[in-house]
Amino acid sequence: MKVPARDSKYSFNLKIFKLHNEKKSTSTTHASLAPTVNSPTSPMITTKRNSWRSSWRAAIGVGHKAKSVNTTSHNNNINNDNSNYDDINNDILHEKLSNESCNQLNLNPDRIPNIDDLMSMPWFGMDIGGTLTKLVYFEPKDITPDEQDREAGILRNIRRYLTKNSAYGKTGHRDTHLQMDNVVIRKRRGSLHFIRFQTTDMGNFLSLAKQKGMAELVTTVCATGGGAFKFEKDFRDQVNMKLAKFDELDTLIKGILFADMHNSTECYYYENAREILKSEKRAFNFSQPFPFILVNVGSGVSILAVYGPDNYKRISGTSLGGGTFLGLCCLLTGCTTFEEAIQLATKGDNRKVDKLVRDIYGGDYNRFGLTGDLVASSFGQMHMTEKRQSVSREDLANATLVTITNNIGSIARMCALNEKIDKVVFVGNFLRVNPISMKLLAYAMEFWSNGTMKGLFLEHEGYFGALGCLLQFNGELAAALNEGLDHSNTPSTNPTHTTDAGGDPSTSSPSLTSDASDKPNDNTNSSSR
Ligand SMILES: Nc1ncnc2c1ncn2[C@@H]1O[C@H](COP(=O)(O)OP(=O)(O)O)[C@@H](O)[C@H]1O
Ligand SMILES: CC(C)(COP(=O)(O)O)[C@@H](O)C(=O)NCCC(=O)O
Repeated sequence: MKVPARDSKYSFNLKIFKLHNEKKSTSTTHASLAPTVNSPTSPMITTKRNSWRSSWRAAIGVGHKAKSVNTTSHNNNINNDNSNYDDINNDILHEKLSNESCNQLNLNPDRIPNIDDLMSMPWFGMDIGGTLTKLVYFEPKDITPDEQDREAGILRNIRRYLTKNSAYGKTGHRDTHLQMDNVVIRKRRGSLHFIRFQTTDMGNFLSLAKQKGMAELVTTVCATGGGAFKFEKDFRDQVNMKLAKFDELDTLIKGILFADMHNSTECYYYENAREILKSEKRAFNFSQPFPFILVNVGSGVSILAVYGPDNYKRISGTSLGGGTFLGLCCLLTGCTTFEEAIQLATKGDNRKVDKLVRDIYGGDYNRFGLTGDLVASSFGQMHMTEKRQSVSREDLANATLVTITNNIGSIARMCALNEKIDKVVFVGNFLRVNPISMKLLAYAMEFWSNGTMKGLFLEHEGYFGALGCLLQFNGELAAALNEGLDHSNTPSTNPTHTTDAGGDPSTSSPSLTSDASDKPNDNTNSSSR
């Protein structure tokens, strides 16, 4: 994988970090997590702890993770481990495809799909989000001459169109630096391409798909995200495609686990997070991931507690997310793109916009460990005419970014505290080209927990839902085969199965954040597996 030195491209304005100094908080209001794995609140680490990886990997028919820095084909070392998968023949697959999965595929259960229907190329996973649509495309690299002869012209054209270009239409981009080579999925070796476009461009995407003859090739596309529901009719009417819909949080987790298995540097943290000037990106060994808090910062924010590959709950969320940052920034600065908003923010200073503790106290508020540099009130100076007149667009963008980021960090930390989990993984495209937020989040996790919590980040930021979706047919198979999966890490007080309490209006809070964490819902999630 070609990972860019994003910090150098978007040079990081350190001024904003003056709002917190290096001093350790003595605040009694910020309780810390029990730090050690031996703590009674921490799940036991057993020798079996990692057995989910081999079971899951084998069941979805993927190769071992290449423990190399780069996943490009020349130096990748993916082991084509098809041991279990080799034993799985079409008959078993048919047997495992229950009526339930047919419902998900929107297929008539009487007509069990043929294995060729499910696995025929091209393989796509699509996540149609509130702002961006993410498309992950598997390009087979092991095409035999015979297969090449038989490869339909349309399929070849699509492959070439997607892999030879890096820009499509008005808003389409292929993130070439994220490309994963030499990946084995369903016994096929190839590359994963990561493409995104604005969801508002869906009409153009459908026209293009029609123009490229997609409708003649792909009858069913695996899709997730709200748009899989919203645009289902458009896909059917305009390009004669069915959407096999999958839940976005299920696929998100599947995508994360898959990406981490295939890329040893997928997960990273910031070393010296508390000393922002020195904080540096470092690879984090995420091979024992569970449990972890997952914060998906897309248009809005979903927060999950993840206990196993098939065991999570949605514990909270907030509507103040990436969409809020972009929307407010456009309103306040007149910028028109996310990239522009981030560039403005990089040059601005939130302290000219926010009211700090020292603006109120004249210094620190020592009794509760609130240093003078801390933001007391976001945008708190903007009611004063002269202050409003002296701030720049850059300052406003920076203050907007800091406000949204700190709020997310604060909610995430409370969730981690509540669940007694010390790893907090942040994903979603809000973090794209956005080291300011990542460093702020890393700082916030570490500082406010007195070092007991860690903020973690993943290279493929916003693509995990689409990636998990691409794998999902196999995912169903994996779930069916993994009934005896080791869940020994799961604390007994937590639900054994997936739930999305936040999606249930009856459990949603009418306030800004909906927090259902105190009402664990132990509904068995059988709908998608
Ligand atoms: N090119 C972009 N265009 C618009 N928003 C972007 C872009 N890059 C990053 N973002 C940020 O990512 C957010 C969307 O994140 P994403 O994870 O794709 O969520 P969703 O699934 O809701 O679209 C936007 O609200 C914005 O903050
Ligand atoms: C509704 C969503 C799951 C949609 O996902 P998104 O497209 O934002 O990634 C998400 O925006 C969300 O969880 N919003 C916060 C809702 C709340 O808990 O207040």
